[in-house]
Amino acid sequence: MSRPPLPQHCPTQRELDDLELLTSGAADPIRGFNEPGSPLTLSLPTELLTHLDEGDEVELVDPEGLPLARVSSALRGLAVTPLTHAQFGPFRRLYLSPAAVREQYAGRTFVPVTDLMTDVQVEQLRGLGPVVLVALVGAGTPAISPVGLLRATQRVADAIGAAVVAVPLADHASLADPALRISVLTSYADTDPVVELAYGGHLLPALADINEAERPRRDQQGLVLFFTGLSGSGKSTLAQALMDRLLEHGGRSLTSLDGDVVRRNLSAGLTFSKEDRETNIRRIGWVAAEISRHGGLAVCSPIAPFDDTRRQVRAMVEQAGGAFFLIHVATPLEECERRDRKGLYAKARRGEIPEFTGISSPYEEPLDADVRVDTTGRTIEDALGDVVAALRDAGYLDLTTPEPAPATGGAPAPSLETTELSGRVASGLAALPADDSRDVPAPSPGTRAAADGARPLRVLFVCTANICRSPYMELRSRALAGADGGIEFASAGTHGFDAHRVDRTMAEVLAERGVGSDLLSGFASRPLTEDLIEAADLVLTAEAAHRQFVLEEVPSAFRKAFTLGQFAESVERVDPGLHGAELVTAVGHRRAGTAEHHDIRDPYRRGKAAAEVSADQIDALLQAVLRRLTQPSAPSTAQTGEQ
Ligand SMILES: Nc1ncnc2c1ncn2[C@@H]1O[C@H](COP(=O)(O)OS(=O)(=O)O)[C@@H](OP(=O)(O)O)[C@H]1O
Ligand SMILES: Nc1ncnc2c1ncn2[C@@H]1O[C@H](COP(=O)(O)OP(=O)(O)O)[C@@H](O)[C@H]1O
Repeated sequence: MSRPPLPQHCPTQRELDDLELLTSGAADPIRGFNEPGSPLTLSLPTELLTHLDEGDEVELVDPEGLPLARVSSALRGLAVTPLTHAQFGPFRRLYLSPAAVREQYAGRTFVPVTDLMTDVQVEQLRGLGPVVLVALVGAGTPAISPVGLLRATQRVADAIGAAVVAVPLADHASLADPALRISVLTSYADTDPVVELAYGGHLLPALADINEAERPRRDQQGLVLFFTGLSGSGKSTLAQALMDRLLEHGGRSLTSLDGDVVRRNLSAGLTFSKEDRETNIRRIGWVAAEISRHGGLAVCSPIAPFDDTRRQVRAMVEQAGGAFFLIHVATPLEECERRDRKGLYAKARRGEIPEFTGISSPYEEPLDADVRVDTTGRTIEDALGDVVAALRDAGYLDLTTPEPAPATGGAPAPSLETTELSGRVASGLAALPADDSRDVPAPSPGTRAAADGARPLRVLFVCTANICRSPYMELRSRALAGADGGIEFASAGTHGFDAHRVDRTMAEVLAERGVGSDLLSGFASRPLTEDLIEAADLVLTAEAAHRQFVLEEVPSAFRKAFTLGQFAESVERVDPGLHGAELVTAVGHRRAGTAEHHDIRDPYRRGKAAAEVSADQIDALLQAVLRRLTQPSAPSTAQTGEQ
């Protein structure tokens, strides 16, 4: 009698990485998922959990459906029975078990690697004798993509005669992660030494091409422009007008994924039930993400009424390395119904179309839109102007000029620099270190002094216009850290006004929070320049878009530029004994990724309440950051903070 097939489940990438640690023996003594205190966890849909309760097994499969393991309930969590090892994937041959590594490489020194290496680090490696570079490629751990890290690490290994092993140690954002890291490295090294890479140095010129491919400039990154809104709100009209502008402008490969067109092709046969709409949007998202993976530009214009599905699309695109830009065409229902271009609203009102968005099916307004446009009473050109301006301000595309903008103003333009640079770096490791190489912790003359405390640490805050968020950060930090905190604070704007005062509402909030009128009246806004970035030891931005702008201006600033939220989260990851410049360097090498929740939204012209929300968010982050940045002898910000 044949048994019914086991229920299958495809885990997330993080869970698949954990599974590999469990089945290769790298996580020993942890053997299963969900053991008490272990960060190696697996979450299963409720219906499968019931199945496990009944003593049966669940089969874990990879995204292609290959069965990898079975899990069953056990005393300490979920027991894992391995079935097959993943056989394909780039650099698969480097994914070795601790047993295989012991057999091949016993007696060597083991060095974990999570980022592109610097000249200083390669020199260090040369002094270590026979080395195994352990590339930690699990979800969320490497600073670049796993493949990019392995390609770069292999290149260094070939040049210095080292071996490379790929270990899928993921980041679980858990307090148990550091212990797991040590335990996994020990599984591989056994009694051989494990040596951590030194901080600092210049990025190897031989890796500059990988650096550029992994961290593309914003105007070269794949981009998904996603219009959402009610039927008749103007999505297709605006999307079409925008595409015309893009085509006239040239320079990008463009794909349209219009709601109606998709429904006739990719999604033919789907209904307007919640489930089918979600399938429709996920399909659009999947195609758009693939387009963005290859650097293309996709313009999508479905209704996409559900917040959760839109967020899934954003995640898919970002995972593919693209940027996602959400345009909420917020024309109210009354106006859409008044237009009723296709006569659908009338039919829906008569009950002839079931589940019609806005009438008998919900539309969830996005809270994460990058721009919101109500087309009521406006011309198409005028409404499109809002979208074009938002795209320019975010640094993605400048369609306001007939030709791509010059590299120094507004949004950066494609330049010849990339080609020249890859030509130069093709020369291999023999050429390093070139003194014009892209430096890593940006030790321009004068910034190094900060490390020995000879001069104050220079912190530069950045937002868009330098009249609202960044002045708040600068002036509030000055008040919080005090004059003898050993830090100099400044600010500037990616599109900074020249010599404007602090926005009136924000100035009011600052005054209420104890920032004196002398500080307020002495403030003058200014645009961000390369010199300002170079002179800073630490650049903290309000949003990820500002950080990207900074990196486009000065790519070598990538280890000293963070969003404020990202930096606040990252300081928790490094040795609590580090302060000042040392802390900045350490964070540069162990930074958290930028995440949407890190962004401080622009409260400009949104009223006092919005300014206060941003101010509260900034205050909380500044407390966390200044406490760590100031030298221990300096006055504690935590105490001076609440005046
Ligand atoms: N029940 C119901 N609800 C909403 N819309 C309906 C419905 N039935 C048909 N139509 C027509 O289909 C278009 C919306 O399709 P989408 O694929 O964009 O919708 S969704 O994103 O899957 O919700 C939409 O086109 P647009 O007007 O371009 O938005 C309508 O013309
Ligand atoms: N400022 C505006 N922007 C976009 N569409 C507008 C505007 N003013 C009027 N309209 C009209 O509204 C209708 C919008 O339809 P459409 O673009 O197909 O919407 P959707 O794709 O959201 O269903 C069109 O007939 C368009 O001419």
